[in-house]
Amino acid sequence: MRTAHTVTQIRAAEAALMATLPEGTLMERAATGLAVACADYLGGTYGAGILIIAGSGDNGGDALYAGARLARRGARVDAILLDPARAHAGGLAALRDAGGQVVPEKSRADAVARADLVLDGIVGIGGKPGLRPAAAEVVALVERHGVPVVAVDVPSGIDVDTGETPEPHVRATVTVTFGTHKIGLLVDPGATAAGAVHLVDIGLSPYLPEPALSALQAEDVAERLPAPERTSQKYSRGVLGVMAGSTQYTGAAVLAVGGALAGPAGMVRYVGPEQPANFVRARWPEVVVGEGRVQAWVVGSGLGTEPHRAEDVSRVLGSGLPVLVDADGLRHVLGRLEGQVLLTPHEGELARMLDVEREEVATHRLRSAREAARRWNATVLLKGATTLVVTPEGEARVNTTGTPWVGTAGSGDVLSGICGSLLAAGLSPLDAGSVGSYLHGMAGVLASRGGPIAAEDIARTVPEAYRRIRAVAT
Ligand SMILES: NC(=O)C1=CN([C@@H]2O[C@H](COP(=O)(O)OP(=O)(O)OC[C@H]3O[C@@H](n4cnc5c(N)ncnc54)[C@H](OP(=O)(O)O)[C@@H]3O)[C@@H](O)[C@H]2O)[C@@H](O)CC1
Ligand SMILES: [K+]
Repeated sequence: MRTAHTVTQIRAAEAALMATLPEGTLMERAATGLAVACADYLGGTYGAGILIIAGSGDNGGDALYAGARLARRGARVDAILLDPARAHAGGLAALRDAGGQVVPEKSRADAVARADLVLDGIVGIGGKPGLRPAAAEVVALVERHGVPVVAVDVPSGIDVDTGETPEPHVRATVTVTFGTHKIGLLVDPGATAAGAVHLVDIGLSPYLPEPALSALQAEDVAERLPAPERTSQKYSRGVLGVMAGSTQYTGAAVLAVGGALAGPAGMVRYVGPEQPANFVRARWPEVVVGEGRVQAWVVGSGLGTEPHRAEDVSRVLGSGLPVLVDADGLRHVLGRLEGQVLLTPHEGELARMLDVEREEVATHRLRSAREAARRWNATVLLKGATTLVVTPEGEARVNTTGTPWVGTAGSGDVLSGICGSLLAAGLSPLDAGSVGSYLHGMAGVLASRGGPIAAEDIARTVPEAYRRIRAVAT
């Protein structure tokens, strides 16, 4: 499990760990890990031009100490000190001893122009979101020259605890983070600003509490993936009812069922109007059309907005069975819900539910998902490049698999089918949502291999993703 903690949690763990160690040990560990990551990125240090942007806190200290190590290994290291009088004294002395240079204010543009790599040591977990003018000016220069940035601990300027990114902020190629992940490195838009995240172990783990956010890894997914036993049959593996599609939107029915068939449940029943039912039958002869016993429901994709569909949604929600509500079905989710319910909106749908602008949800993804989970008393899966799954009790997971090619028409319908199948097989809404999005993203990557895909390709590739993940466990 990849885990992330809040700044308050990290500060407490850091204090407990520091009390057991000689002063400076943690910064030394951080700086060593950072220097190694920079050398790896550059493919060697000899002759490389490294520019440090150092703020006045310990984040700048990490960057300066790492710079000293890189200078000793043959790099040409320059440092821009944003607040020279308050620069980290020990780090600065170490850098100077190793041959590093402080860049005079008038030469900053030249220093940026000749850098191969920038180390963003402006602020870390002690920073307020956004950047002060002096920092913003240097960051703008770096962007203008297109120099790759390694962010120290976090890309400066992001809101570390939420992943929100009030402008300006640093956009990193790699973020080298210490001790544990920060929430803002895993949740968008912060996750995008962080680039590839590399975690350096500084010995913090034994002092960390339950994480505020986690991300399943292949072995965690493998543990949760249902698989039939020798005596299993289709009913005991779980039957999923899919109520999706309408005369107008027939494709949603076919795709949601396609996703459902790719999951672990033993059988899929389709319930819907004649026209989509005929398409489903023709495309998926293994599906039983019509009502019958099921262990979970998927309702919503392509239902349309006709008033009688509201009754369908309430009937399913009143069944006492686990229910996934998607797309048009979300319009009919009104009061507080009971039982195991997974709501799967994209940003626009969640904005409509919360009666706010889409932009508001896009910039405050975690907060919006948490708010909806509390308000509807249901687990909420907010789709996006970093899909979030949040329970009403506040447990939160983020999905890290996928490719931008997965953002294609019908992709969400397929996801609803996969997650529904996992619900029918007995997973909780939290596990069904997070395992389902992991499978969906991984299937997208395997199907795409860097090229465009259609939603059907994702469904078709889920069994391959399933096999690969199960292979991790054996
Ligand atoms: N935790 C750990 O286990 C370990 C932590 N370590 C490292 O320590 C880092 C935390 O260091 P930290 O506490 O000194 O704070 P830090 O992030 O440098 O920022 C504070 C400074 O920034 C300034 N400032 C604030 N906002 C700003 C803005 N928007 N734009 C510009 N400036 C802004 C603020 O100025 P002030 O408000 O005081 O004027 C103050 O000077 C952590 O991220 C990690 O790198 C590792 O060494 C070892 C293990
Ligand atoms: K930073």
